[in-house]
Amino acid sequence: MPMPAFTPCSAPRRLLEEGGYADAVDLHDAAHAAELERVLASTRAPLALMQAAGLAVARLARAMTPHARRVRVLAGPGNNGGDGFEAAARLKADWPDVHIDLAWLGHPASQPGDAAASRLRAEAAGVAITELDHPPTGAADRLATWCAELAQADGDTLVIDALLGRGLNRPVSGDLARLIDALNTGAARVLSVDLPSGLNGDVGVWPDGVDAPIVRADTTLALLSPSPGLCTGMGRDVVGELWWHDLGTGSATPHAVAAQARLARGSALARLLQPRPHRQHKGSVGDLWVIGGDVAMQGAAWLAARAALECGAGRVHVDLLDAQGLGLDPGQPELMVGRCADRDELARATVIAGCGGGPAIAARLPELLSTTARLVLDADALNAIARDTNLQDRLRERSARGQASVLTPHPLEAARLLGSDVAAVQADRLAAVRALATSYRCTALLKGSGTLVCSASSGALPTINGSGNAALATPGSGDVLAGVIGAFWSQLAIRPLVEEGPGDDAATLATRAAVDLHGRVAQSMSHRGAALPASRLVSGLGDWLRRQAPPRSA
Ligand SMILES: NC(=O)C1=CN([C@@H]2O[C@H](COP(=O)(O)OP(=O)(O)OC[C@H]3O[C@@H](n4cnc5c(N)ncnc54)[C@H](OP(=O)(O)O)[C@@H]3O)[C@@H](O)[C@H]2O)[C@@H](O)CC1
Ligand SMILES: [K+]
Repeated sequence: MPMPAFTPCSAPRRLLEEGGYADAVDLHDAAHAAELERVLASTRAPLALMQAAGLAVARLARAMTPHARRVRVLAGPGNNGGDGFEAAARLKADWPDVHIDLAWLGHPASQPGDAAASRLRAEAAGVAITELDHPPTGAADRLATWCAELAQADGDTLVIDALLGRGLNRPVSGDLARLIDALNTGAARVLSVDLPSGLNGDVGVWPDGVDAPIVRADTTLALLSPSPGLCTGMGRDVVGELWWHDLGTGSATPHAVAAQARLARGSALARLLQPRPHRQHKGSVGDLWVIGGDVAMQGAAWLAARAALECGAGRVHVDLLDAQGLGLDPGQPELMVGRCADRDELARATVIAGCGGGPAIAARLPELLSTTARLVLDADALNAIARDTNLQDRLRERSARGQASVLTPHPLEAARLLGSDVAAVQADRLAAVRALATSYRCTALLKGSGTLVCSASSGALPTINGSGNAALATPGSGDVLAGVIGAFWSQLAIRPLVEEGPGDDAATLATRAAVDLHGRVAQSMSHRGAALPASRLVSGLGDWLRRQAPPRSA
């Protein structure tokens, strides 16, 4: 497998920012980040990385709250705490007019060497350190005082959360839980170091599924390489503004440590937004069929078809499964309605199957799976496949014939396809999307906070979508997404873009771009994530696309 590139940065970068088009960023889980750290530390002076981390945290703290009167650092038992000691020492030296103190929840006997050295540096710099764990005498009172003060803190206080980072290995409880609860109760601004303490950075949920406290940060500064869990699962709800600093490792960072995921930041969408050729006509972007809309569920098919039309598909046809269905969408007369019975036409077209498909879609799947070159499987098509091993085999056989498939499940549909349950899927979304892509030999998308896209052909390295908000948590929004995927894929099939690397096959590129667009439009129409009816999202898509100038960097 080719090694993924590591994009360097010597100043912090804001991730998950609205708008803009940038390259994806590699994400490493705790085990691989530790490996990266080992490789880098072997070529550097002792403490160099921790000091760089402390400096980066201190600088962001000052930028975040230039008028703060008080900075309080919460340092934990390990190296995350070490970053906190370094930041405190740096702030004490550089920010003399601000009151800085630190509470340490750790024990000298078990503190790692780097962190212990940083603690001594903070002491030498004159940082007031309160030990909450050691010595035991009076520790409970000291903890109670800090908790009470944190719970009452106002916005003039900045708290640097350096309690736990990637070393979290069990749910938070006891004294740590009390500190985090107090912090979350108060009104202090919070800057989390590397991760909001209590969040499992590998998967973005609680460790062991136990509902334990997690710091709710205003800003999180990811260090060295961001964790996947910052961007999916619960991550998006606790990180606040997400920043990343590579600690100056830049181009020296070896490509020896493979990433576990990538955070998409617009490069796929940028490639779809290039100006359309002047000579374009409706036939030059292919035919698209939406097959779905069973009894009482026609709306889903219409939504997908309308979205496809708004996103530049050529001729859009709707094959309604409800025999009594309307022969026309009166709000969108451009759509053509009819039964697609011609195998050659199906083979040439891009087909979206399953939106509002009900039980009737199952009977259509054998032909679609054997005939179509480009097939987006959504909703009830996925449920039908999950129920039928024969359909599963037919789906797997497609890739050997050069027929590409995109699966678009939400977590429940994914669980059915994987023979598991929603809790298991959500407990490790990255593993679930990888399993879908590899098991069904397709491009798989897993909906939810931090939607994931993964392709069997790209070495099963998932990308996490950076755009979107809770406005998309409405009925029909998935049908709209299926329509956008189909429209982009149809255009790529006719006017292919040069493949630049793994994951650049047309199905995956179209899917990544579609998820990104879907999210950006929701953000532009509903800043706080207030619910957005899917039909309004459809018109927003076209409005957004027509307003865009071609992106400057792709
Ligand atoms: N070294 C370097 O050069 C660099 C390091 N960096 C920084 O290091 C961080 C990783 O450091 P780390 O591996 O020491 O892990 P960390 O998150 O501090 O926690 C480990 C400690 O927590 C404890 N513990 C775990 N779970 C717990 C729980 N639920 N409740 C209570 N305790 C719990 C665990 O205890 P134990 O399991 O042994 O009882 C252990 O003592 C990384 O996130 C980044 O900030 C970067 O700046 C880059 C340069
Ligand atoms: K932290």
